[in-house]
Formats: sequence, structure tokens, C-alpha cells
Amino acid sequence: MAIKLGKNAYGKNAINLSKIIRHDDCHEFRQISVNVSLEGDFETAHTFGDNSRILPTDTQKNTVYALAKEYFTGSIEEFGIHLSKHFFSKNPQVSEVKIEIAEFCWKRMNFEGNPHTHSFVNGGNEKHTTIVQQNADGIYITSGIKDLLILKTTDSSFTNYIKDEYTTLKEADDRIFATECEASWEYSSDNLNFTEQYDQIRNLLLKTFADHKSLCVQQTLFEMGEKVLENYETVKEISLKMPNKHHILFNLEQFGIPNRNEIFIATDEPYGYITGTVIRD
Ligand SMILES: O=c1[nH]c(=O)c2[nH]c(=O)[nH]c2[nH]1
Repeated sequence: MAIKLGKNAYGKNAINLSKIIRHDDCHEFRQISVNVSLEGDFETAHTFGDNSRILPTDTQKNTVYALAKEYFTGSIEEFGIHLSKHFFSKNPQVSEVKIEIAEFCWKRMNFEGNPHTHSFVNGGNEKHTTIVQQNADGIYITSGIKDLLILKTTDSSFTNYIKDEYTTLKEADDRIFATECEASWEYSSDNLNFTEQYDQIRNLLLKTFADHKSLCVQQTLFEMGEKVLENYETVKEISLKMPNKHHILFNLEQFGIPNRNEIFIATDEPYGYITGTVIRD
């Protein structure tokens, strides 16, 4: 039986990079984590230990820091495209480059309406993400959000589901809806105002979540995706992951205290996990 190498890739993960952009009157601060991954003609490295086609992952890491000085000035998508083109054009042995970037959320401090020139506060776990993939067919950009913790206190219900001998869940016509949303959408072009697109799509996702009269997480997930596709021709498809961060009504009746949908116990695990991709027909 012949044995051979299957699909493979190599690169450097978690290249943590921070940058101060120094203007005369204020500073900007950016923090990103970059993964570089290369696919290509690396069979002999695996089968013979022949490293003659290997661009070391250490060099990949150094390249990210070196190019950040001049080319990480705008969106993570533009920086990702620049990195991808660099590795692709300089390495004929590489058939596909994948650059993944996650940007942390630093917000400028603001005192009585005055933005501080050089101090920032962490805006929570939320991250703006992008994946830039380049091969002989072209360059593909998929951007998104992860670790976006969102919650609404009403306009969410869950009723009329299957009931069998193991059902204990009570129907809820007014429940808390909380999720740590992850969304990623594929752009149809590599030449867009990515910062503007991201800000607008993020806002539309939040507004749809907030305004939707939810009959289940599945319905809200679809509505959020549908709204993005309806409003942004630049988006080919969108995938969402929406874990259900349960807040369960606490039984105060056992103490003779009425619970009018006010006191809950937040549970981490187990959690419902709802995922879906919304596409154009
Ligand atoms: O929105 C929901 N979808 C489900 O599929 C589900 N299952 C469950 O127990 N609670 C919920 N909520």
C-alpha cells in the first residue's frame, strides 16, 4: 500500500503586534494577532527533511513586524492583503497563502467630551477578524466579528417546541436572549472601504438583534444574516454562530417571594449552540 502526504500547511500563529501611530497632536493605538499559513510544494520537507523550499516560520513572523511599520496604517483587511501579496509573489513554491488577523478593541478615553490624546480603555473581548486567502485564482477576503457579547431583556420567546417524555423546559413567552455572537462574511471584492463596511455591517447586526421580535435564536440568526445580504451587495454570504447564554428564571416561590421575570441564574454550561450560513439563492 502506497502512503503519501495529504493536505498540509505550515506557518506562524499568534504573532502579537501592537502599533502606535504617532500624530503631532495625538496617538492612535492598534493591537492585532496575526496567523500566517502557507500551502504549496512542501512534500520533500515532509518525506526527506529537505528544507530548501521552506521559508522559516520565524522569517514569516519577522516579515509581519517589518511590513507593519509601513503598511499597517488602515484596515486589517488592507494589511492582510499586503502580507498575502508579499508572501505569494516572493515564493513560487507557495500555492496558497492564508493570513488571519484579529484586532483587539481599544477605545480612546473621553473626559467631558474631550477625547484623550494618548490613553485608551479596553472595549471588552470583542474582536474584528479577517481572513485573506490568495491562490492562482485570486484573492478572497472574509471578515467578521468574534466574542461579541450581546443581550436583550425582552422581545424573545421560545414556545411550541416538541414535547416528549424527557421535556422539562417550560415555555417562555418573555425571556432573556444573550449570546456571544461570532459572524463572518465573504466580500465579493478585494477593493472596498473595509473599515466603513465593517462598521456598518456590525451596526446592522446589532440593530437587527435589538429590534427583532425573536421566536427562537434560529430565527434571529437568519434575520441578522438576511438583513446584511439585503443591504450589502458587497457581501456574498454570511455565517453566524450564536451560543445561547442561558439566564434561567430562579425559583423564588420556594421562599414565598414572587418572581416577576426579574431574578435569573446565568449558567455557562451546558449551552445551546445555534449556527447557520445565510446565502443568496
Ligand atoms: O431559541 C432557542 N432555540 C432552541 O433550539 C432551543 N432549545 C432550547 O432548549 N431552548 C432553545 N431556544
